[in-house]
Amino acid sequence: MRVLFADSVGKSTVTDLEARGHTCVVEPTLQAGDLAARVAGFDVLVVRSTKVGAEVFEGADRLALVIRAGAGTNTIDTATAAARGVLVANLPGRNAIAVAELTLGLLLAVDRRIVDGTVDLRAGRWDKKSYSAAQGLYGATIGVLGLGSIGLEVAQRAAAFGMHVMALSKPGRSARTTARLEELRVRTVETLEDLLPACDVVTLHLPSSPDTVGLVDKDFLSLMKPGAVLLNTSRGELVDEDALLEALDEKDLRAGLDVYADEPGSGQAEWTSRLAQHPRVVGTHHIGASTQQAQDAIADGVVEIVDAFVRGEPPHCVNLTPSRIGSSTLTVRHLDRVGVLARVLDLLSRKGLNVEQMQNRVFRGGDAAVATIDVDGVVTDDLVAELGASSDVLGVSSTTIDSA
Ligand SMILES: NC(=O)c1ccc[n+]([C@@H]2O[C@H](COP(=O)([O-])OP(=O)(O)OC[C@H]3O[C@@H](n4cnc5c(N)ncnc54)[C@H](O)[C@@H]3O)[C@@H](O)[C@H]2O)c1
Ligand SMILES: O=C(O)[C@H](O)COP(=O)(O)O
Repeated sequence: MRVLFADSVGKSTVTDLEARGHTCVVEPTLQAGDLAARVAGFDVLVVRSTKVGAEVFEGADRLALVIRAGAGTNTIDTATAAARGVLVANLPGRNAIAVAELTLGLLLAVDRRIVDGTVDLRAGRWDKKSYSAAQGLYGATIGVLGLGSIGLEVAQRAAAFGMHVMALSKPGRSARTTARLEELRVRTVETLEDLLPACDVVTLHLPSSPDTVGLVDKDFLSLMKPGAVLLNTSRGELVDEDALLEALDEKDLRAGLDVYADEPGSGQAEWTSRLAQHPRVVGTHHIGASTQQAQDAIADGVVEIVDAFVRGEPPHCVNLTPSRIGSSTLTVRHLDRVGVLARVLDLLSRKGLNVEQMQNRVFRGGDAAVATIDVDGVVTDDLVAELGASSDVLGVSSTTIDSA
């Protein structure tokens, strides 16, 4: 396969892919605007934060997979990719520890004014007096919004500092996450109105989505305690930056930011931002994921996705429908013989059930197989019995798909 890298990823990725016979073209200086003209002839495109707009998919002749060598896929037009049948996969969790480390670093830097102090020292000024006014983190309360890979790592590190961790309750959390929250003594509350006034620090670990863009607005900030700290290492567009500028001045809020709404899309650029220049802000250059450890993990992940894609099972695809769709999943265990599935599908068709998606896996030894078939329509006990009556069918079960 031909793989185009439009951002720099660990060298081992290219070495490993070339060792498998793939052709890699590495052009980390490609700009978003050049991608559409460059992507022809490539099967796979690998990007970090370079934007992949609709025009890229419209110009592509054989592009089948875009790999986001990181977590957030908001920079990729996943809907157009889906309409064109191009898979978009990311690498969730691989850079979570790196981002959590930076988040705590920003918090310490804000609390102790480490950056201002360093600037003064470099300028030959000793000022123990001015820099001795930190509050300290022990016993303070931190509200973590978004308890995914990064949020949980942040909660763990904050708890290790002796902070009380709060979060919003959310239905459908996995048993594993729930157990982890109990272990870390995370106190959950129902609403932002309950959470924000109780927190000395609020940290954002949500993806950019229609639900989260502009979440931190005037109302949100007005609920925060005067003098509290806002940390954002997720995405700039979650914050209404004008409202934050006002709150920094009027409520003495402080902020630690790694991301900005209008940050440059390239690695180096002339860029000024009132927010990044504000004296109550400690800022970094969207470097949350940029540790060697995280990038090594991402490099391995890119190779794993290409390997899985070659096998026909790419993981972490963000623009496929959820794993189960329709009203019911039928599981049909059957002998691996010609015509068995055709008879099953024929019966479903005669009963007016639309097959949404299906998969057939063969058991070791090759004698039997199991088909999982998501259907839309009413699966009756009679249908299950009729499917199971065939001598080639070993067993049939049906489960309702929960669409909540
Ligand atoms: N600064 C950086 O370099 C950097 C690096 C990695 C990720 N990020 C950003 O951080 C985000 C989070 O990364 P992650 O790896 O933790 O992702 P994740 O998918 O593991 O976690 C996101 C969490 O947010 C929750 N969530 C989503 N929408 C929500 C909503 N409307 N209300 C409440 N909860 C909601 C999800 O259920 C999930 O638990 C990414 O989407 C990306 O934008 C930034
Ligand atoms: O979503 C991510 O993984 C981060 O924002 C990292 O972006 P980067 O790969 O451009 O550093």
